[in-house]
Amino acid sequence: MTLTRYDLMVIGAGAAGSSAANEAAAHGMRVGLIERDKLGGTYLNYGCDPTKSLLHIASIRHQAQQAAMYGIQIPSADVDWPGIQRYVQGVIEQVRGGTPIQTREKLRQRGIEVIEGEAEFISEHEMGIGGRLYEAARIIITSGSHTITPPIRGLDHTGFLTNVDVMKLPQLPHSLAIIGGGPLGVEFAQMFRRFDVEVTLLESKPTLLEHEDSELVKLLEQVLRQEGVQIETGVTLQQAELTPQGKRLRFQDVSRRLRELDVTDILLATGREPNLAPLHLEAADVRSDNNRILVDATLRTSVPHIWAAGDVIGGMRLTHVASAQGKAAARNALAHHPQNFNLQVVPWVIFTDPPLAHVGSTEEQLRASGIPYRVGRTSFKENARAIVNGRTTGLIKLLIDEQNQVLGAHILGERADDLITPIVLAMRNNLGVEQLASTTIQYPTLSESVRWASVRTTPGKG
Ligand SMILES: Cc1cc2nc3c(=O)[nH]c(=O)nc-3n(C[C@H](O)[C@H](O)[C@H](O)COP(=O)(O)OP(=O)(O)OC[C@H]3O[C@@H](n4cnc5c(N)ncnc54)[C@H](O)[C@@H]3O)c2cc1C
Ligand SMILES: NC(=O)c1ccc[n+]([C@@H]2O[C@H](COP(=O)([O-])OP(=O)(O)OC[C@H]3O[C@@H](n4cnc5c(N)ncnc54)[C@H](O)[C@@H]3O)[C@@H](O)[C@H]2O)c1
Repeated sequence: MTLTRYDLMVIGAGAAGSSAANEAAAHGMRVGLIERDKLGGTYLNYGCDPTKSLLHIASIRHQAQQAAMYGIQIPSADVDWPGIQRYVQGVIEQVRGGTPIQTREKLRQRGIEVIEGEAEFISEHEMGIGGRLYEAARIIITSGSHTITPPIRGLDHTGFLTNVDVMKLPQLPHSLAIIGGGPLGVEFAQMFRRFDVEVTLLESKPTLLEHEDSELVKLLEQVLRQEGVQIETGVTLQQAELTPQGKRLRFQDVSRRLRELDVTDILLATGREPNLAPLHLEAADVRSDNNRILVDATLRTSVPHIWAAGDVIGGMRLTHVASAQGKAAARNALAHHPQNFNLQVVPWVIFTDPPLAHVGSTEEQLRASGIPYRVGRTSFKENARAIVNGRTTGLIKLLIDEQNQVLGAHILGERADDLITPIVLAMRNNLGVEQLASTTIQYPTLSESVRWASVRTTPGKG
């Protein structure tokens, strides 16, 4: 077998792997980037960009259906699923083309060689890929994650969809059971409902989106219910079976009643687990548990020259976190003195309409830790621009400590995904709420709400 040598090899070309490879190449390393599927991994092909495109299209349709309230008559706003899919694929290709690190040719120009195939460790420094042998001085594992299949009797037999299947669905299902009420389940529920699919969202915990501010989750839940999403929390799924028309789920509901749900299809949004199986980590002595590859604070695995980053190490499974970790892992792999990876202020967004954005602690977390706080809050009903736009659903909550620093911010409302940014900046740079409150903001904009929330504060519920 011929042997090809690299200074550094990266396993997986998603957000973490692309940014690791790019960083190492920028330091003059000869880099091999291994990918078994598509460059760009989950976020580009099956995650962020396609789902946000679908949600955007769904919101255009929703606005068209609401247009009469603005005095505009749109008689029909029919869904053309193949047309929608073409748009989404167009977005993926445009983002791929616009990103410097997601085409083979652009990567080659940067000194990164793409190796197509599935990597498997042969030893601590060697990997087999498609019958060829490769050796690297340093290795970074960025193999990402996939959907967890929950242990529900019969589910293997009935079959189910995941986020990957949604991107190539030949037609919309008539009805859909979505299992899992985390970010993915909630986003898909609204999107499919807005394309006329009968959606039931089934969550085992007592609430949807358990990591979010509970007051805002209740508001968002109301929006989803008003749009016709059936929501069942506190359920225990027991069995899945095939019926002549489709699929049947048997579950115990929150009041322990046994129920049946007949649907055309089932979509899993039950969380993610790391892609470990084909890597054969034992051959390199890389330690892992069920949920992640184990790394220290510098992202080094149990083997000194092997590092890991992104979804495969667990924690916050987000694209911006994966990219930052990939870059840090590459820097540390090349450094004499690796630095701890430290992301102190990480915002995230549930991209529903309206979106729900979050940074820092929730009230529940502050109360549990006994940290005193004040709450600055304002409703979008008080904001002139939200009224102009006819989109007043939502609330901003700022959680502030005794030194006037922001401990957390939670926004449900139009453009919450962007409105959170100045607060992230304030938190990252230790700006107090006085600075937010004393800044003159252009009228009429949604941003004024952030200033209002920083002006009017009341003590938090201790
Ligand atoms: C539906 C959905 C929507 C999401 N929306 C958002 C969002 O809006 N915002 C956000 O921040 N995050 C979002 N996420 C999360 C985000 O997509 C992930 O956190 C991010 O893509 C993780 O990047 P990664 O590089 O760690 O892994 P991945 O992107 O999964 O990349 C890993 C790559 O490794 C390859 N691979 C695996 N094993 C091997 C092997 N043995 N050999 C060769 N190649 C291998 C895989 O094919 C894959 O391409 C979403 C996720 C999903 C599923
Ligand atoms: N907008 C975003 O940033 C965004 C969007 C989608 C996904 N993501 C990321 O992708 C990852 C996956 O998202 P997710 O929502 O799938 O995972 P998650 O782990 O956040 O949520 C999964 C949900 O499924 C529920 N669940 C699991 N098994 C169940 C069962 N048998 N019956 C009923 N409910 C069950 C869990 O209780 C949980 O609430 C997350 O880490 C998330 O950060 C991010």
